[in-house]
Amino acid sequence: MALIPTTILTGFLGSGKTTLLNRVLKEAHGQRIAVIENEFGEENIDNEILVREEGEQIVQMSNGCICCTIRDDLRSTLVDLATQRRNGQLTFDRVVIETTGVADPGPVIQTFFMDEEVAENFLIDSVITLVDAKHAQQQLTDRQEARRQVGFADQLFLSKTDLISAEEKAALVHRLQHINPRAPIRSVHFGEVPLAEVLDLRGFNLNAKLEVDPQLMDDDHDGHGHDHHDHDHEHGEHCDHPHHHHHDDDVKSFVFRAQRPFDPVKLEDFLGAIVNVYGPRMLRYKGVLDMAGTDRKVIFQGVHQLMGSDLGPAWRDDEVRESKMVFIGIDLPRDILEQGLTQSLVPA
Ligand SMILES: Nc1nc2c(ncn2[C@@H]2O[C@H](COP(=O)(O)OP(=O)(O)OP(=O)(O)O)[C@@H](O)[C@H]2O)c(=O)[nH]1
Repeated sequence: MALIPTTILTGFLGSGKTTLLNRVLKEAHGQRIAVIENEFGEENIDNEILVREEGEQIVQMSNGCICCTIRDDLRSTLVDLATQRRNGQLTFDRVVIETTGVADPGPVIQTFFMDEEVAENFLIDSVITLVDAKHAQQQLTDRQEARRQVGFADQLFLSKTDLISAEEKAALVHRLQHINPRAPIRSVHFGEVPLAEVLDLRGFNLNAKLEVDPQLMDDDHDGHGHDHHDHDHEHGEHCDHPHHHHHDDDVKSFVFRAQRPFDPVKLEDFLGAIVNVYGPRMLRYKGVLDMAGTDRKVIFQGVHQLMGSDLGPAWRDDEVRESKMVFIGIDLPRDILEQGLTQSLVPA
């Protein structure tokens, strides 16, 4: 059987991966796509945000941090998919993997080469990296994962260029080209991109990945004590070994739940104040909320100071109206957030 083409969709927290994927799923008529979703944190909100067309797509979840448990989780998810496809239990033509925003793509790529069963069934079509034009300069400076995501890309998509000036865009493109001279760069407004530029790119180039990380295919080595060759990449840092988990130290997530509806005015006041103070440390927050005054779910999300909400589907009669929010950030004041959110609920 022909190998199953697989697209790896990566990019830092809030860079527009789900937006792009939604667009692709809506547009990909006639193509059956199996989606593997991986989110950082305990709660999967993207599952609610992602469109699903009955019978056409399959969404596979694998919890936890893709970067730490990836080789095993991803391996078993892929092997499972291939087996079910072979048995005729599932039909799909391709796979898209959406990694968490803090994932290092290295171990994801490794899985396709180091594991025999995976290698016999799948091939990487391309690694697509979304870059949040508004926040990328800071992210690239602060976060090694962000630099590696750019370094490993076969194709770079810039989201949110509507929020920056032409000069800022030129400076960002220049920096991205310095980190990754190979990958074409294209602006993508809210995920709007022709399907042909997302799927079937056949753009994966292992040699290019090995230049970013010469140890990528070394199975046994633990990332410590080896020589680092500096290829004159930006700060030489994205040569770090993939098993280095920077985010483990400082990026944390927590979930807030409530079974009383939010008062929209109180919530907006509170969140407005909180992002003013803690915005720089709030890497990503999102949630599905029960809001007083509407029977529809409110999908709320933000990155640093930028926040927004949309009306989602109506709450079903048979489901519990529970709000859940995930906050991902550095040293977030959990007590203050929990207290403020609780005070933003309608009185009991
Ligand atoms: N202004 C603007 N906002 C965008 C654009 N693309 C995406 N967004 C918004 O950016 C936010 C994050 O987008 P997502 O697609 O959820 O990002 P993500 O990479 O899936 O986020 P995580 O999975 O949480 O890391 C959402 O509020 C989007 O509506 C764009 O081109 N311009």
